[in-house]
Amino acid sequence: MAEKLTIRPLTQEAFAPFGTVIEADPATMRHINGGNTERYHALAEAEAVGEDAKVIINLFRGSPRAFPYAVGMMERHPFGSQSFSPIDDRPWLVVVAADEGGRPGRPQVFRAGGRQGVNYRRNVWHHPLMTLDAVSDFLVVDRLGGGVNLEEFFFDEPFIIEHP
Ligand SMILES: NC(=O)N[C@@H](O)C(=O)O
Ligand code: NI
Repeated sequence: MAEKLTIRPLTQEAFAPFGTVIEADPATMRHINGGNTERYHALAEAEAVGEDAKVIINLFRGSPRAFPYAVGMMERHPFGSQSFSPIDDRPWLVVVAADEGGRPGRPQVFRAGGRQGVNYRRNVWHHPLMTLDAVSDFLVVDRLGGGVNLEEFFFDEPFIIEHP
């Protein structure tokens, strides 16, 4: 019987083992441009290692996932971090897992608000983008370079997210 996954709110503390939440944290804010602009400073660090590594900026246009959803696989990027920041101000799901001897453990599901992004640290297991309700755009910062920067793992038995 496929195990059901529960959904928790996305918080900096809960997500800390996997990376950082990208959001307007008042503790990071400084006024710039003569006070016209609030800079939320250094919310996350992009990592890019290995041959010819560089950090790139992308746009991902994700189609909404259908539920119940079977989490059958996870992936990770050994040579770089990967961040997702929603552009359309819609909630979305973040699915991550701890590494257990080179394979992902039980997935953990977080519900992100429309103004919350995440930065997956290099080599952190995560599920590919999971948008909700409508086609949604995300600004994605990740790594381009040599080598294979994608490792996938497929579960023998999927985990189920019943509804978002
Ligand atoms: N493959 C790709 O660029 N996207 C995935 O890495 C993802 O996390 O969505
Ligand atoms: Ni990825």
